[in-house]
Amino acid sequence: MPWPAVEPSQFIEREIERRLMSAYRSSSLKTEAQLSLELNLQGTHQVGSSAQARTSLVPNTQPRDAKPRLLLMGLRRSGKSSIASVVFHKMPPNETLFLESTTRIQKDSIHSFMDFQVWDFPGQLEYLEPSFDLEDIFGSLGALVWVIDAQDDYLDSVARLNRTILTVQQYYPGINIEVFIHKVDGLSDEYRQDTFQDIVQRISDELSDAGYENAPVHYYLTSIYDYSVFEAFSKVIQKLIPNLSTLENLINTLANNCGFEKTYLFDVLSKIYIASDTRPVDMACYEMCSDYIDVIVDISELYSWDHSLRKPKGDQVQEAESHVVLHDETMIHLMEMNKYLCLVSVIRNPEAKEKKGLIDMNCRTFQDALNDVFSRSWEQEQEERAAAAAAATSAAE
Ligand SMILES: Nc1nc2c(ncn2[C@@H]2O[C@H](COP(=O)(O)OP(=O)(O)OP(=O)(O)O)[C@@H](O)[C@H]2O)c(=O)[nH]1
Repeated sequence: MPWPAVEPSQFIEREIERRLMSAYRSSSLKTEAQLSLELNLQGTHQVGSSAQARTSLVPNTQPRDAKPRLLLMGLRRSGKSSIASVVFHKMPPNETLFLESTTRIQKDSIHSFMDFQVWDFPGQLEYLEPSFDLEDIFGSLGALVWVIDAQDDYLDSVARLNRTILTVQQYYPGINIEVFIHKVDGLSDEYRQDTFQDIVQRISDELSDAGYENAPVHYYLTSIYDYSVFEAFSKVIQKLIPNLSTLENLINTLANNCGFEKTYLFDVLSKIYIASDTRPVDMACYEMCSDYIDVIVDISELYSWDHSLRKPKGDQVQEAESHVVLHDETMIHLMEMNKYLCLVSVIRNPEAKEKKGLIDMNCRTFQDALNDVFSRSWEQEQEERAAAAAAATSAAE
């Protein structure tokens, strides 16, 4: 079924407005589940650099303290801090105009479905000099994200990246090198493609001259003013998830059996998708799913305040669940999987609304499988902390 002829964002806006109005009218909207999503969002603001902000859901195969590290590198003013702030701290893109130049390495611990660190390097730092310990910087398995300002002269940046790759490859051949050709919002489509080709060509020529034919370098066109930087970060993070193929298989099975057009497993905090079915990613669809998370979180916030007249109508499900049917009968279906992740699917089948119960049931089955894949360590930790706090309180009494 074709998409509506309007821009997806405008369309979503109108739809959001309509849904919000009807949400206001409905008194049954406040569920425990929605509150739980709302708490997730509040956690975002706290998460920042606070290492204690959250406990974490750690994939089974990784020891608790093995935190993959993402290194954000590039020349000065290329946009590294802006990317980190927009993706991980929900900073509105316009506010990055006021960011000051980074003077020392900014280390940020992100606690979500998987713990990882983001290190933002000052552009002027000469980390390849002997005074720096390469092991300290590149020693932890992760990715090097090199940010190139595509609106500026990029030859220096490319040359420095090549030097970095050649050094890093000698000692850490396993490290993923991700090149963000950034600030492409200011470039025409044609110029954007030319810049992309030119940068890729320059880097691969130099690497093959140095004997590295298949260095693991990946390229992305990014901007903080659209979803491209989230999409790129999704791809970067996915490479660090040990269970990715299992997750993809599970999502494929669910999507095929339920006739979903596209399904994403989102990290609610950052709105990075950590896995999806293996059909090609459609940006409009991704944007719509991502926006829908905002709608649900916003609605949850509206109804999260205690109100004496509000009473739960019967048993509440643990996790948030919501769907919306758009005017072209496309359904967006969202189900919270655990405190960090939610599953958002696009269903273009007019019969979907009659089979909502079946869809929910299949998503719950997927949820069980997902929680088998990931350990429930964050819940255990929470329980342990609550027990310790209770013990401390009773000892004090
Ligand atoms: N047009 C456009 N501007 C961007 C984008 N990303 C960042 N900027 C702007 O680029 C400028 C520099 O951004 P920063 O994030 O401070 O750059 P940085 O790489 O951290 O700089 P140093 O800390 O000096 O190394 C800011 O004015 C941002 O608003 C983008 O995607 N598009």
